[in-house]
Amino acid sequence: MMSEPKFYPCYINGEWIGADHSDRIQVENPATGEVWAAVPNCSVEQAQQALETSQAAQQDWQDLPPVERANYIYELADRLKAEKEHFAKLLVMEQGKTLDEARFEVDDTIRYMTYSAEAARRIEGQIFPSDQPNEQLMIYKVPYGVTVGLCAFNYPLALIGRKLGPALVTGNTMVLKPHEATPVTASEFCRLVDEAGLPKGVVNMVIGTGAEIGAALVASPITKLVSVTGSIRAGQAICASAAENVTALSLELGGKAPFIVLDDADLDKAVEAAVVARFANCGQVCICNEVVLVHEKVADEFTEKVLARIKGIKVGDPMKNIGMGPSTTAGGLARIDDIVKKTVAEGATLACGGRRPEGPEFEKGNWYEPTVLLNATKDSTAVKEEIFGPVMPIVKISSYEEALEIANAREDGLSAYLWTRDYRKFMHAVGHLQVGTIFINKGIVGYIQGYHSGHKRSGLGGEDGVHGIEGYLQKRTIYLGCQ
Ligand SMILES: NC(=O)C1=CN([C@@H]2O[C@H](COP(=O)(O)OP(=O)(O)OC[C@H]3O[C@@H](n4cnc5c(N)ncnc54)[C@H](O)[C@@H]3O)[C@@H](O)[C@H]2O)C=CC1
Ligand SMILES: O=C(O)[C@@H](O)[C@@H]1OC[C@H](O)[C@H]1O
Repeated sequence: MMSEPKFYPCYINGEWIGADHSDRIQVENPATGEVWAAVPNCSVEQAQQALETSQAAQQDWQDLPPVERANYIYELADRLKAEKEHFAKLLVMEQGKTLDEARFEVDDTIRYMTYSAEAARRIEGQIFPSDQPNEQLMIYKVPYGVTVGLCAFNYPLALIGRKLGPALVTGNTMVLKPHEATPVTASEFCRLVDEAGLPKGVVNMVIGTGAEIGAALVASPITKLVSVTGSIRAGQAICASAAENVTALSLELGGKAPFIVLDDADLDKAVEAAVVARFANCGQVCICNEVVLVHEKVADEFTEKVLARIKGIKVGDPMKNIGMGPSTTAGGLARIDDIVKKTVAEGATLACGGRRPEGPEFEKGNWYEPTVLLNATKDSTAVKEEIFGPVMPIVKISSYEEALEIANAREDGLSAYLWTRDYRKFMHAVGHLQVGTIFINKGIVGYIQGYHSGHKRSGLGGEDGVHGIEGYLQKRTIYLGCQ
């Protein structure tokens, strides 16, 4: 017998909202298809209320010394640490990543919060000499005010930490909107906000679709900065809507990272990195290896090794940490399957996967086998479109220059991988590969002190590190005369 889905509320002005809502969003477990949780489908009025509350709380929050704001953030991080296992399990249930991946996500969230809190004593302005005697010219850094954080489904908790930590330490308040498919950890995170005693209204959280609630948050004149992690399509709609009030934007959008392997690469290391960077989180990381561009001289050996390595990837219950979990949404899975079918129809060969795994445990839920497509070309659907799933198209190239041309022909430019021992080629890439992040002879792991940003259609602004913190501050110039 199925149990009643557990209800998780929204959070506005320190109050729990939505228990009386008949309009609810059902949350499915991607591994089983079971509806296990429900959340309120907020109204536009509630989104507006969250913004007004955020606005009312903002100046007092800004007026606190940054170290006092940081203390709240440390407290939140400590509480998250104490409940790491609880949050990790919720992530598995709502998003489908394995328990170990979920534990890593909780740690990542703690890192984002702690790093932000540490920045409290480094919010620095500048003093310049004046052109007149007895005057000062000072540039202060001030918060934007009310900010909105719109999160993607692939890292429901880490993306909250990545946005909220920097927003709060710099004196902004924030209205969060998780993805409607993965809203549970956001609700539980707000429980921590409540227990940590943050002033009412500093953090608010509403749930609803992007088209309705996300759009209302973006369009409001109260909102002074929107930070969104999501698709290019959503980013474009948000840009258009933000134009009316000239709202500041930080857009972390989709990409299609090429994984370039040249003929002098350390093949074993490149294979391992290529596989991890494709199948981690079931292929749902924005900086995932979306297409392998491998030199024809080493392509067969590389492919053989990749296929052998993939045979070792087990698919199964993410809570049991068996191996790869399911895709988060049924819609995402249908899209992945469609891309594979189109690519095969265009002439590529399926070397493995391309279907739902067999067995009773895979009959429900969003399962897909690890898939490799050979003989793909630069014009294949799987090479052109972002897959965001466990599918690796492999394209043979004849030179570094050809790989560069394929990569740079794209309209997006989030990240890329380059495997070569030739320093002239990787130094060339630094100046010519049109993406925000290049991993050279390295796998998918980035660090918080770096900067995560997309070039071209992959985004505006960015997150992490000193530049990420800076993104939540605007400048105010003061001319101090002594008349
Ligand atoms: N560059 C980066 O840091 C990352 C980018 N992504 C990208 O995100 C995509 C997958 O994530 P999804 O959750 O499916 O993205 P999505 O674009 O569907 O949604 C992202 C968030 O924006 C909201 N939203 C959507 N349309 C909106 C609109 N018109 N106005 C206001 N809000 C709106 C959604 O409700 C959600 O909260 C992929 O393309 C992936 O590459 C994912 C993770 C990181
Ligand atoms: O943006 C991504 O998908 C990654 O940068 C991912 O997002 C939050 C996690 O901490 C990162 O690994």
